[in-house]
Amino acid sequence: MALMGRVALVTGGAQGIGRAAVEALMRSAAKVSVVDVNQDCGDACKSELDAEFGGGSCAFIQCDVTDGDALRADAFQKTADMFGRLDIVINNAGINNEKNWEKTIGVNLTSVIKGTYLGLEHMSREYGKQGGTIINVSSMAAFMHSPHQPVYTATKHGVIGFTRAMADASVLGNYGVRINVLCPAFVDTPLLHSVEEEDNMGKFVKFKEDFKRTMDKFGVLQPSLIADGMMRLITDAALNGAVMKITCSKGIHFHTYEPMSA
Ligand SMILES: NC(=O)C1=CN([C@@H]2O[C@H](COP(=O)(O)OP(=O)(O)OC[C@H]3O[C@@H](n4cnc5c(N)ncnc54)[C@H](O)[C@@H]3O)[C@@H](O)[C@H]2O)C=CC1
Ligand SMILES: CCCCC/C=C\C=C\C(=O)C/C=C\C/C=C\CCCC(=O)O
Repeated sequence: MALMGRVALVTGGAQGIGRAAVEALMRSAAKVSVVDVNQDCGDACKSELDAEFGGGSCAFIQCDVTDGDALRADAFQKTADMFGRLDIVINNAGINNEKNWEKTIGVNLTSVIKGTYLGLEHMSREYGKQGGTIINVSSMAAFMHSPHQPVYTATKHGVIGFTRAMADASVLGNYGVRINVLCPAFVDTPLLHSVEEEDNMGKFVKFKEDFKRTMDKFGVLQPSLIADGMMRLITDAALNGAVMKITCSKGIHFHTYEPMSA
């Protein structure tokens, strides 16, 4: 489905899964704002995308998603001003840091909540806007409770709970915004190499051989498949509150929940 004239904002879009999503969106003719804390990586990403797709279809905005004021003014407002609207938000930026675990909560959970609320300010009918769609990136870690990454796991559980609650709020409030969550298994990106580093893993670094065995057991996905899943969440108008899982064994599929009984 062509997204001609649509505008997307992708946090953590300069590399890895976010970068693959940016490319998929641009191939579908969307205009994309790449929001990332890494200036060098963002500059390189913008040059490469301009060379491939021509100038004017993407912008790089250097922004730390944990800085709420910058996220509002430099990322969301500038994107809307530059491209005239906002239709798609992908809250993807994430880190793996068990040593500085409070930062992990800040990036992986608090900033996803802020990004969702800002997305609603720019897209929800509540604010007189035209509607849109939000994808929040969680992880299969939310289903594994892996001993190597307790705080990372907690943030990814939180992203699922928040997203499902907000998806229901969107229906109740007639926001016109679909809100879904994506849970990839291991993906071949720089983040995956962080498990080798004591600076990232803290005391859990001693489990790194066990982690590698887990990776060998479940396999490693390519970012392009995760971008395919995102495009499905963006284009399938029936999906709201969906929890999409992507694994080597089952590919793209959905988590199902038992209905609540009284
Ligand atoms: N790689 C994997 O195996 C999996 C990753 N995920 C999730 O996917 C998302 C993307 O991860 P990857 O692409 O693998 O990571 P990555 O490390 O390759 O890319 C993350 C991007 O986010 C940016 N970023 C980090 N902190 C930021 C901040 N404070 N403000 C703005 N940008 C920031 C980085 O500069 C980088 O460009 C994360 O939420 C991660 O938890 C989920 C499941 C598996
Ligand atoms: C286990 C330590 C990981 C350290 C952090 C690095 C990367 C994070 C990756 C993820 O978010 C994914 C984590 C776990 C889920 C992986 C695979 C589950 C596959 C289940 C299945 O195939 O059925």
